[in-house]
Amino acid sequence: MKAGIVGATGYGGIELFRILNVHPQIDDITLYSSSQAGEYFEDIYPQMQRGQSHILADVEPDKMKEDLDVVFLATPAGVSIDLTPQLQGGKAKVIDLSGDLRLKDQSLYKQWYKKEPAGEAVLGAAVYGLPEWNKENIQQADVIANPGCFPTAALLGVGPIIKERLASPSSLIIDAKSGVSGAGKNPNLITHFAHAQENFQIYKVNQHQHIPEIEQQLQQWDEDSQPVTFSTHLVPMTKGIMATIYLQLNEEMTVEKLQSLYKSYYEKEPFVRVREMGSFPCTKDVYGSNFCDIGITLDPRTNRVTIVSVIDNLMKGAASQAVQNMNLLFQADERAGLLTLPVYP
Ligand SMILES: NC(=O)C1=CN([C@@H]2O[C@H](COP(=O)(O)OP(=O)(O)OC[C@H]3O[C@@H](n4cnc5c(N)ncnc54)[C@H](OP(=O)(O)O)[C@@H]3O)[C@@H](O)[C@H]2O)C=CC1
Ligand SMILES: CC(=O)N[C@@H](CCC(=O)OP(=O)(O)O)C(=O)O
Repeated sequence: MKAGIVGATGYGGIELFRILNVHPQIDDITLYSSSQAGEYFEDIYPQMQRGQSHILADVEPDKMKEDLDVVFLATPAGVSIDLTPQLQGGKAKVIDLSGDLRLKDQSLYKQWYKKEPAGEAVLGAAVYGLPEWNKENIQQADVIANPGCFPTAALLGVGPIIKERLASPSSLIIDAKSGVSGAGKNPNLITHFAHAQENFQIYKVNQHQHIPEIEQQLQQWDEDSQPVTFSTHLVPMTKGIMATIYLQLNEEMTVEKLQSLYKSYYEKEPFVRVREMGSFPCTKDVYGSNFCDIGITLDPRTNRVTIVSVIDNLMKGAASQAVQNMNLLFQADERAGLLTLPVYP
């Protein structure tokens, strides 16, 4: 299969290249750049040298949609809105890593991303690519809206409880933390080393663009779902997300029952690992892998559940989840190219 990566010089693009390079179904990778076309990718990132070098190509949608089987868009918000419609109608399937195609309600995109939304046709074609919860739709799709990093961790963490209506959605609090690479390759005042190191900061309080994405999925699981409290913090580490989630149970329940609910929901999912009772994952447990690790407990004094969900933001939160979606789109083994264990320590 032939794959193309737009935004290959960015953090998500580099991860895609690293994974696709050793993917058993990928024979050819073309890398695209809007600012460095004509340069060698391996000159910019010598650590990515492996055999044949890659000249960065101009983005030419008419050619790409016929030449390629799959195009990954690892580009900033706003790019895919115009690019995806130009890539539709040919041979290539499109997997968009940005937030452009995730929100079905155009007014929500406008409100939270402060940009003009994608058109109805492309939004109608885009399938939300959270494989553990939407496999059948993904397999039929031509366009995938790859989930955001925080929503991936949060939704995999709360899914079983919300789906089973065991807790009041209005009690849901998601307290999330991310490494700095979540903000992409260009530093700003907050992500600059001098500010971020030895620091810990909350940001986008009640204004994070992933709030409507999380709420959209919760609404699908439970139409009575309410707005959620979702906070994000910047941690002085390179990669990793931890979502610590709190929920009030509707009725009394044992922790053993909760544990077995999670185990049974995810037992057939190759990339969600539910911890044994009393064990909680940390971000290094999934570093460089496509795993989401989940730990769960219940405080009998408050009847409140605590769920800890961790992912690598650039892997299960972006690039490797996009490849998992590609595997499903092409009816390949969902695990193809993704079986590496986490890098530790
Ligand atoms: N970082 C993360 O953990 C996650 C990121 N995402 C989303 O994935 C997308 C990529 O993120 P990330 O890789 O971190 O971002 P980066 O900023 O690291 O890279 C984005 C790349 O997009 C390219 N680009 C910029 N402008 C344009 C344009 N107008 N047209 C085409 N390409 C353009 C640039 O490459 P060039 O100049 O060579 O074209 C750049 O290298 C973003 O939408 C992000 O929000 C989603 C989940 C997690
Ligand atoms: C640390 C950090 O800044 N992380 C980014 C993650 C952005 C992202 O993943 O963007 P989209 O899902 O909207 O494409 C943030 O919180 O905005």
